[in-house]
Amino acid sequence: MINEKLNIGDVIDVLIKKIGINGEGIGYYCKLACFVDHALPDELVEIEITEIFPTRIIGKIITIKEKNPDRLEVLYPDYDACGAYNMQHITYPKSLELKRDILINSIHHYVKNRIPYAKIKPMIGMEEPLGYRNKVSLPVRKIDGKNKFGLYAKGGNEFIPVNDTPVQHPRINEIIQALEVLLDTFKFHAYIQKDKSGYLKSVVIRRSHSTGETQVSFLLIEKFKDISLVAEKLVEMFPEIVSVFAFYTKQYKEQIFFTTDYEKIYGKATINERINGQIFSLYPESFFQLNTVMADIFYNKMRELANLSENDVVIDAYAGSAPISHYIAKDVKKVYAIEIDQRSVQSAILSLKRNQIQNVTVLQSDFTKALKNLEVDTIDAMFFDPPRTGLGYDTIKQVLKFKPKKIIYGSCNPSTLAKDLNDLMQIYEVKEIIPMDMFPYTPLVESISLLVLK
Ligand SMILES: C[S@@+](CC[C@H](N)C(=O)[O-])C[C@H]1O[C@@H](n2cnc3c(N)ncnc32)[C@H](O)[C@@H]1O
Repeated sequence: MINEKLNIGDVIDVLIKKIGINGEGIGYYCKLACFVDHALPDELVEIEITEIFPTRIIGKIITIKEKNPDRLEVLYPDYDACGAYNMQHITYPKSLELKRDILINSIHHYVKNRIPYAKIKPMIGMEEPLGYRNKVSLPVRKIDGKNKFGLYAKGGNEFIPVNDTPVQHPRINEIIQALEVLLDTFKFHAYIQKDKSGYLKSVVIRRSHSTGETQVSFLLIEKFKDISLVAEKLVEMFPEIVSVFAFYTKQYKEQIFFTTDYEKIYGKATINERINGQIFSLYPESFFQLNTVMADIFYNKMRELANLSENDVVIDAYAGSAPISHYIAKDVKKVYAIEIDQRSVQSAILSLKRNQIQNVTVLQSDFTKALKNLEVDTIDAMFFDPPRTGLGYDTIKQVLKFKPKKIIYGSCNPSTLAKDLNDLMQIYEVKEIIPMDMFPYTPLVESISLLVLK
């Protein structure tokens, strides 16, 4: 066993062959897989071994002996460390190629019946791939007597102050920076568990891409009236903030952002996002895609691939605020939008009403349970857009009972997509897979697969 001859701290040379699911480079040392953060395919890197497992080793780069021509200098190492912007070391066009490779590698790994690579289309990228994030969720810490927003380093507890990530909308960055100063001014500091002092755990800021309306949500350890003073001042500085909430928690350790104990402390309960000419009314907790520009492309592509007919009855599963239902409602007879989260369901119902859409029924339920209880004989098409965990076999078993003619599967995780496709391919043929860059400069890969009943 070659790994028995290796030790942590050893220095070896590795030629990087491909990219892994987290954007790391993967090469081989005497047939043993080596995972190296920030190494790119075709690079020869000298690495120090940091971890050894039975079938793989992990290493960190000491020197890059042969560079990939598309490598860029890392301008923001802090963001890189916390995964907020961790593909900044590659030119954007090359990152699109590599992210398609991540999808191909996952499919190659998990799908037994081959999907010809020609069916996996080139990745659709963004024209302006920075400043795309319409929402940020940041914990706050007191560092050297000052409040700092930030993120935790990948796989650890180290807190890295971050208040101007280039992938966030610039106006959100301005709000975060102003808030840090205001919190200091009002002596309203971050909760410190050690001495049980302070109040604030985190903040979530969501900004509508189309209207600019902005919503700020504070998560506090307990009710504290001074948060209204901070909010008042913030709204004065940023008039686009039209909705402010305070959420309360006693869960000191958990990384959460919302709870069921909350109050609205300023303005409206929802902000409006306009997409495809339709208004979505979003509560702080409602799900909405982080990248509004790409979301529009995503939903239009789903609709185009589905090629629906006016008598079709379809399911929009994992519906969130039901944008997919909105995009397809006019093409079909009936849509069932199924979503588990109460606030997203409220947003869906409110938005459908505002947009005068009447042929969509929203069901608040776990999707698998909803399928078991649904009293409908024929479903012509199903749209899936699950969380990163994918569908799983229990859900697929229920789907297979309905045998919809078409499945349009939006995925944000190539690994779970590949496992689900492998199961669905018992009775479905994969017609095409379109990757798209919903999260530029991160290794996350969004895609749409079209499956047709064999
Ligand atoms: C990736 S989001 C997609 C939402 C929507 N399609 C969109 O594009 O905005 C996944 C959604 O699935 C919901 N969800 C998670 N688990 C679920 C389940 N078991 N059944 C139904 N919905 C679920 C989440 O609350 C979330 O709104």
